[in-house]
Amino acid sequence: MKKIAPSILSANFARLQEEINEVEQLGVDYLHIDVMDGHFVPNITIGPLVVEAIKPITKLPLDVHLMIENPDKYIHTFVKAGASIITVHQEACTHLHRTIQQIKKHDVKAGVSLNPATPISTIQHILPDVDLVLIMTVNPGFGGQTFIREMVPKIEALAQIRNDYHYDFLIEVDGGINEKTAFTCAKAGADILVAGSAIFGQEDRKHAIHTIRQSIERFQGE
Ligand SMILES: O=C(CO)[C@H](O)[C@H](O)COP(=O)(O)O
Ligand SMILES: [Co+2]
Repeated sequence: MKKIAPSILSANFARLQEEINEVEQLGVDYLHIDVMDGHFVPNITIGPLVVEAIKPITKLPLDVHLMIENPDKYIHTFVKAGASIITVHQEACTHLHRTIQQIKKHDVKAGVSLNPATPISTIQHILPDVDLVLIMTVNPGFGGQTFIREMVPKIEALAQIRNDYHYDFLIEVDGGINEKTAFTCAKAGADILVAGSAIFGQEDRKHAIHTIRQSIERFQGE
């Protein structure tokens, strides 16, 4: 089953509760939360206090995407704040295996993310340990960027490895996802489609979610 994860990065932060309630009622699957520290990426966004505030107002699993240096230092804080999935960047972790184990010690799913320039081979040896691999389809840091087409064979290659080795991690894609690129990524093997500007950036969220859902549903069940 392919899943949709709206990124609140493009939501109206002054009315975050209404924004979240709206997409939840429209039947999305996760809430994607982009945490940026101004060091690993140039932008500064959301911290654990916001995650903690969101937790009681939604039943959606909170998919926390940590674009921060030293993520180990903050795992416990984001677990306490209510994260359901914690994804760290390979590029931000000197001891990635240890970081993944640290996340898994808590009752949350562990994800690892790759920047567009980072090859899959860098996470080859931790693939049996992760619940999710997030392929960045833009350079992380900002919403509303253009999908990098060269990431499609990367998604295909990862899906092939998962198949060959019978791994069970989910493949998530993030950046520049709209109804067209969602279709391409779903076809390439992605399970979770993150969309910020294509959902929260649109006035008609019902239509936005419906068109993305329609474009990926032909791959449902595969
Ligand atoms: O991680 C991210 C950026 O680093 C965001 O999740 C992503 O960019 C979503 O925004 P959009 O769908 O507008 O590209
Ligand atoms: Co993200």
